[in-house]
Amino acid sequence: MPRPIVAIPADIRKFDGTSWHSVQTQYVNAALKASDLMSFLIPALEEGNHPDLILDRVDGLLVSGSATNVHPSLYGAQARDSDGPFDPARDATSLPLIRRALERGIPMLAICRGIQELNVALGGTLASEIQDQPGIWDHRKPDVPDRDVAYAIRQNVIIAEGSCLAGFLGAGPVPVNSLHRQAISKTAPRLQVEALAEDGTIEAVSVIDAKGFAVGVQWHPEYWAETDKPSRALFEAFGEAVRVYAASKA
Ligand SMILES: N[C@@H](CCC(=O)NCCCC(=O)O)C(=O)O
Repeated sequence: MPRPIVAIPADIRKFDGTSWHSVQTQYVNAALKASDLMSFLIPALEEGNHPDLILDRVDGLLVSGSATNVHPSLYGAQARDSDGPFDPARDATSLPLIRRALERGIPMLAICRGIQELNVALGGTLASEIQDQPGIWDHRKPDVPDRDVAYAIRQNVIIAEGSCLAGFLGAGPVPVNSLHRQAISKTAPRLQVEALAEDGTIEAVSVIDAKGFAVGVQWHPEYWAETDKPSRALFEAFGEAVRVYAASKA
C-alpha cells in the first residue's frame, strides 16, 4: 500500500512583505518519521476551501499548533486585543475540516491550537491567559531563542484510566512539553477529557463515539516524535489508524 496522506491545515504568516501559507516542519517530519505518513499542506482560506474535496484525497487530518488564537467570536465571546494574534483564514479552514473528518470517520490528531479548534468546532469554549488564574502554572512557550529549550519536556500530564490515550500511553503521569496561554474552558459535549495537568488544566481529549481515531492534545508530541517514547507512541497510534482507514477505502 502506498504511504497514506494526512492533510495539515496551514497558517497565514506574514514576512518578507507578503503572506505565506505555512506549516512548521516539525509536524511534517513527525508525520513522516514517526507515523510513516505523507503530508498535504492545506492553504488557509477564509473562503474557497471545500472540506470534502480535501478529505476525499487524504487518509487523515493532522491539526497543528500555532502561535495564533482561535477567534473568540467562534465560541460566543467578545474579542479583546489581548486575545490575539488571530488567523481567521486558519479558523475558517480548520474548523470545517475537523467537523467533516469526524462525520466521515477520518482519523484526526489535533495538537495545541488544534485541540482548541476541536473543542470550539464541537461547541466548547476557551479560556485565555490561563497563567493569570489562581493555581494555574505558566504553560506559555518559554521566551528563549533555542527551540529545543522552548519545547523542552517540563511537566507531567495525568492520563485517565480507561481513556483512549491510556490504550497506548498507559494511565498515569506522562512527561510532556507546554507552549500555550489558552486552554479548554467549557468542554464540548462530544469530548471526553483524557488527561489533565497537575494544576487541573485540560491537556487531552477524545471524541465520544467517534467512528475512528479522534484525539486532541494540548502539548507538542510532534517536536520530539522521533526520540521521546510517549510522543512516538502517539504518532505511531495515529499512523496505524490512518493506515487502517486508507486500507478500508481501498
Ligand atoms: N495560541 C494558542 C495555541 C498555542 C500553540 O499552538 N502553540 C504552538 C507554538 C508554536 C510556536 O510558536 O512554535 C495558545 O497560546 O494557547
